[in-house]
Amino acid sequence: MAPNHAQNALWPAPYASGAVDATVHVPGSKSVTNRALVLAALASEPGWLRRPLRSRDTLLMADALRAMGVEIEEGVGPDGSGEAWRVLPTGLRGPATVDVGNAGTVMRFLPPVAALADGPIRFDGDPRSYERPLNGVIDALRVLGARIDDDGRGALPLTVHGGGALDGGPVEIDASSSSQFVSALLLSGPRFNQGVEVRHTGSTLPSMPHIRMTVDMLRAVGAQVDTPESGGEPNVWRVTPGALLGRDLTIEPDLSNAQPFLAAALVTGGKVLIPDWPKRTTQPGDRLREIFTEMGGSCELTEYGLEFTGSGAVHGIDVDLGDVGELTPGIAAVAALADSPSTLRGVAHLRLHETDRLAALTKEINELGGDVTETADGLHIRPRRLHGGIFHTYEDHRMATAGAVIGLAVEGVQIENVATTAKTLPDFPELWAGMLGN
Ligand SMILES: O=C(O)C1=C[C@@H](OP(=O)(O)O)[C@@H](O)[C@H](O)C1
Ligand SMILES: C=C(OP(=O)(O)O)C(=O)O
Repeated sequence: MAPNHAQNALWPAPYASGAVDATVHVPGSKSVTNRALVLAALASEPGWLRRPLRSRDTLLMADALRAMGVEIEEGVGPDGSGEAWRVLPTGLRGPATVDVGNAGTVMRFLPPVAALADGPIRFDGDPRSYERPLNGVIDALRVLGARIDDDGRGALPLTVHGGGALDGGPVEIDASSSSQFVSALLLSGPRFNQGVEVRHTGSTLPSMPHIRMTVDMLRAVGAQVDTPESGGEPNVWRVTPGALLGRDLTIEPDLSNAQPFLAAALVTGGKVLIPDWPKRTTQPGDRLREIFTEMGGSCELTEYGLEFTGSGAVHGIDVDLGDVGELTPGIAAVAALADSPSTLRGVAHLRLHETDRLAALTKEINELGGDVTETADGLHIRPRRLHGGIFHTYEDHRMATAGAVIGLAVEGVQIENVATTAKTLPDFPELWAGMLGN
């Protein structure tokens, strides 16, 4: 695909001349919004999502569900306050075409939903979506009774020939390349005739907090889920068949998208307040309180939200990020500005994210004068004095925000295609300028 103008555009990353001191209202969580949309679409009664994230990934999810017959009305909430989506589930039907863009949640969570629809549902997406792993979902759905036409690679593009219902039952998958395989099968599991029992057989399983998010949200709409943590077998999740309730759910701020703003406080020795930081959450971004504290900051969770303060010093870290892989680009950016080396481990699967994130971070930080090497499952980062230059982003929202963090401390960094942040955070440049008081 020939790059368009926006993809070539360069955004001069603002340099911070002093410590930041700001309150940043971070929009809703991508992962919670897209799970809430799927569960509301599968429910037996209408539901509400308040403060949903409106970004490329969540609008693609909403449009895909609409294409399958679900009504999603955008407007104000049930009590007249705040932005909300009302979801009216209907009989799912094809023929329909779903554009997954490059959204892992859309390409993995929706084929099981399509298997429940009456009629064929065609899935297509960005060129990168053809390369991202999907075989775990496709193979499992076939075992559970679905008919799927693909080109034999176990990847997009494909057509799910929905039969209006799916047998379900036990299935083994290797989800070492993406936790979203497990989440996808569990989310639709209550609607399969026999429910579903997912047994993960691979050696590692990334992003466990995201699987917990799936389980918690299923239970919140009335599903019965047995997990390894609730006394079940290791690596086995079981969902009982049953109707799902329509809920009135307020979406938490996206804590992974809070990362660049917290990082700004850390690298400038400043202070950032993120209102509405949840007291209890399954979002992986909550680990930032611990990780960025170890890297030199301090934080306090109050009734107003999370107040994060940088000390002026930034330290390296040796950390396994397997559970919280989506935080890696932002941590790598901070590590490149630290006073000691870092080792980031447990994230080999990032090579198949929006882009090969390990290669992209290595190349882009090194082109600004850094010293990063890839390991089998992560990165070694030895901080060096960096200089300005172009930071390429490979249509990866988290590469763009990582480059912006480096730009706060290094003059003359230009971010290619900052508009790619629209995948999960469309207003990033405005929020960043607002944080800096511009
Ligand atoms: O289920 C989810 O909402 C997600 C799970 C994770 O995927 P992987 O397990 O594929 O890394 C994460 O990286 C992604 O950003 C969102
Ligand atoms: C890996 C990510 O996204 P996706 O949901 O497309 O997998 C991410 O947001 O960092």
